[in-house]
Amino acid sequence: MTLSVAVRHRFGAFSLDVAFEAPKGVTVLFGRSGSGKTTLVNAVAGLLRPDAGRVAADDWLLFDTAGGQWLAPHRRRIGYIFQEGRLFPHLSVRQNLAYGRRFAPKSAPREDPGRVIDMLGIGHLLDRRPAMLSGGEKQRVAIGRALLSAPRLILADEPLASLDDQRKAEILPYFERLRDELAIPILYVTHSASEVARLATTVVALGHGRVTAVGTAQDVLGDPQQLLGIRDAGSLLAGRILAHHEDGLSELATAGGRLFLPRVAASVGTRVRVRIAAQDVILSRARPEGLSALNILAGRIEHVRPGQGPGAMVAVRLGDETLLARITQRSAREMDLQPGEACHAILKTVAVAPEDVGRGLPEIEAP
Ligand SMILES: Nc1ncnc2c1ncn2[C@@H]1O[C@H](COP(=O)(O)OP(=O)(O)OP(=O)(O)O)[C@@H](O)[C@H]1O
Repeated sequence: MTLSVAVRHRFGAFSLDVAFEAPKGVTVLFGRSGSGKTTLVNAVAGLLRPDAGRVAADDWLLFDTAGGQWLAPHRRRIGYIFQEGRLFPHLSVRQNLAYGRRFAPKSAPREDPGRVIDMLGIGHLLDRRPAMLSGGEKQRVAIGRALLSAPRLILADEPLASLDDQRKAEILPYFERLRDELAIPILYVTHSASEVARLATTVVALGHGRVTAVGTAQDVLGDPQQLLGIRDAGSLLAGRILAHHEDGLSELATAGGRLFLPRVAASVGTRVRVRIAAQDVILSRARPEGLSALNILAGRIEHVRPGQGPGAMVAVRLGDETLLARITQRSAREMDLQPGEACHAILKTVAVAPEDVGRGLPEIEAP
């Protein structure tokens, strides 16, 4: 099922005018503060009546201003996951989960509560009230409540923004599972590049109320124009876990060769995608020797793009993938980097954090 979204709305000097399609999987709405993400989400949810627009999927119409159709918010069959969980404080986890079913029609396909509880690992929390849960546990219950409401769409509005890094790392795998196992679209709002890298099937980048880019996570994270800061620029490499070694390293096969990373929490054979920040990559024309870095990937220069400051972004082709390296324009000149020429990309193992390694997208083949 693909959701078609078209919304126009004006608040004084700010105007929102966007249109895009959200297929099955996670469509990340990515943009800086004030770009219009919440306004858009509120229109889809029915909390805001936009000046004009239409949101629909197949035979399911949420609203169509031209046709005068407007479905009340509680009849939209949307599962919400908000920043702060928003569980009912006076209800137990079990009752919060059951609440989700209340507005679903009897005929709606029902997720098995036992399966959802198992998947989210919340079976031992069922009799607790929300006040007795950690932030990460609350978010897992909120995901469960959304799933059990038999939704046709999931709206996640910065669901990790109030969690610390450890809790974020705890929740991200659950969103990966939703992405890969649900047949419905998920609209996921964030301004975090690492959540884009981990979760996005598609990214809709927003700026000043307009769509500035639509593409894969790789496309958007590789385009400094779309990012909140140049430090977010990077690339995603598909890999497969070959071995876990006794010294705490995991070994992966990638298009550019073997990659050693700090222990990846997934079994041998698992397909993963690894985010590599462009600023962590060093380039060398010759294959370096006697270097502490374990990862030396062989490739060819695709292009060199000077930035606005002293930096340049170099794209290195590794098999059918592209790795970005951010170096200075001075180095690019001195190395005389030209498209088509062989070069080596060097990456410190410890530069890749656990949250940079996620489950591979089902449709992308790992080497
Ligand atoms: N009810 C309102 N009345 C007037 N202006 C509003 C209203 N709601 C939002 N705006 C304005 O619309 C613009 C977009 O706001 P919106 O909250 O959609 O952005 P956002 O991308 O979600 O930002 P953030 O990441 O900070 O939540 C902003 O300039 C904001 O000031």
